[in-house]
Amino acid sequence: MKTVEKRIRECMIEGKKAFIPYIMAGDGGLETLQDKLLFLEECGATAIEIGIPFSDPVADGEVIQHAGERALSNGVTLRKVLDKLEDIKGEVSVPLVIMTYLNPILAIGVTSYIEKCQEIGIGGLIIPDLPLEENGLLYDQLQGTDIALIPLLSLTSTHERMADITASAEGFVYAVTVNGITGVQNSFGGELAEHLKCVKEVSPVPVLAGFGISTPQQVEELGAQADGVIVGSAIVDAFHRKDLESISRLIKAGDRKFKIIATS
Ligand SMILES: O=P(O)(O)OC[C@@H](O)[C@@H](O)c1c[nH]c2ccccc12
Repeated sequence: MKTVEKRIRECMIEGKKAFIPYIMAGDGGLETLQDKLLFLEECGATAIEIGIPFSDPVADGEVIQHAGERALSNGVTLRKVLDKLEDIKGEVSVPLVIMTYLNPILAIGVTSYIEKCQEIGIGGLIIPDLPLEENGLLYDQLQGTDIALIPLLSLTSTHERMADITASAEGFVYAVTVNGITGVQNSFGGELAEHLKCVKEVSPVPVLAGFGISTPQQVEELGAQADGVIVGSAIVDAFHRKDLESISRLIKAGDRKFKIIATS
């Protein structure tokens, strides 16, 4: 079992929900990356998703797009983020997951990307524009490493597709909670609870819900329906506003233990 999955399962055993915050690497300057990672680790993040800025971020909503533009205007690239992570790898102990579109990986070359991730000790990869049918591009080379290839699963996936995607999933399954792009959401569709229940039933790895989760209440609500949550826009926005208090509050909302109801 890869480390990311192990960490999530440790949370589950303690009766807690996993919480994975997303940050945009290089927003506010790459020199802030280490402090952000250490802060999130201290708040109790189970793992941290690090986004790489990209010029055509098709799944990103406004908040993340703007963060990406700020990072790009700081000259941040995938290679620079990897070099930075290499420098600070001894400082952070929470597993790191890199989320990037495929193009920057192809520009570096799949093999050297994976080698570099291994040197850094990266725990997982999320590649939103890599369909299941193409994941052989990385999947075989990742076997025997501690890097999990984490798939996204959309709300519209058929049962059959759900089974195929979860069967080869590593680390966890990223269950996307909305039909749309990242960003704050006021409420979720009525079919979501049933969908997450189905995914959990078929998935051999933990299921984390992400997209549109931005308040402690939503962390609890969605956390109750999955094994944990991923929060992006709300964290990116709070870092931008330097509102560390609300980040800590969000992460701690995932900490709530199940109430054990005694049955007679
Ligand atoms: O921002 P939200 O709605 O909280 O969603 C998480 C999301 O930002 C993060 O996981 C992410 C950012 N960009 C993505 C692209 C695809 C999938 C996931 C992502």
